[in-house]
Amino acid sequence: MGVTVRGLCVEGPGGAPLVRGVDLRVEPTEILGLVGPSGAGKSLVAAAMAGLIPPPALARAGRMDFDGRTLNMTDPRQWRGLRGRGVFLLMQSSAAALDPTMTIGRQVAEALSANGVMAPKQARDATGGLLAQVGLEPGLQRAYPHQLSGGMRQRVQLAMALGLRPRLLIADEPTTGLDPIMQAEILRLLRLMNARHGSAMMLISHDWRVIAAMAARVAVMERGAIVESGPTAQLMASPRHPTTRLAMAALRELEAARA
Ligand SMILES: Nc1ncnc2c1ncn2[C@@H]1O[C@H](COP(=O)(O)OP(=O)(O)OP(=O)(O)O)[C@@H](O)[C@H]1O
Repeated sequence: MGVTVRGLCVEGPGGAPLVRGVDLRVEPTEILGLVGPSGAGKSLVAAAMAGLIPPPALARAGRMDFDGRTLNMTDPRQWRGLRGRGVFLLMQSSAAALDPTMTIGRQVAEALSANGVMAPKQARDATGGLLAQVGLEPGLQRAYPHQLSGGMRQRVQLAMALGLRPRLLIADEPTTGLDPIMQAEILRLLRLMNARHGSAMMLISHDWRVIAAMAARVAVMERGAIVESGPTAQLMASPRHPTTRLAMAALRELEAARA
């Protein structure tokens, strides 16, 4: 199965081109890395693949083959019923992903029951276990999102994803702004979801070290387009595009400074 995106174009206000004809494929059980400088359009590609582009930007063209269907990316209504168990977007801003008016426990339980994974009572009973799997105390079920740190909110989103077992998980900068221990923990959970649940995954990061550790294949974006893609090790060893070359030089400098 997996997912194929063809000809995705996203525009901003006044028709400004933000994503220009992106094609990509994520194989059923792989982790594809999507990397590139800030503002390249990575988050917009992620959002478009979940039918969740935030206005005023909107998709002008694009098709996505997923789950035996071809979705027209200009029509977000086509994602109805697919979000959650089909496509799960682990958002960069974990604050925006959670409802501020609902307790954590209720949100996780409702995500499971609304998606038909479990009956409401069963979902309530399962919530503590899912939170424990992501290292959160069961008592946090009664907390509201604003009472949690950014890392904890990321883990709440992951607990939902663990329960839903989406066929495609898109993780948009899941470790940005987290301390190194939390970063490693989140990456471990993502690997587990990919390996144990067989979720195809697209992992967005501007950190090549994260991409190298997680993704066998990578696509590099710049100014709204994919400029280079291929096996991560190969691409890092012999980058062709100037952007990738610059990124590799910066990475080597960083590593030399550390040594
Ligand atoms: N909802 C939106 N409406 C209008 N313009 C947007 C919207 N979201 C992003 N943009 C613009 O589109 C461009 C690409 O943004 P995007 O957030 O996709 O980049 P990115 O590669 O994910 O960057 P970062 O690594 O900083 O998150 C930027 O110039 C941004 O200002």
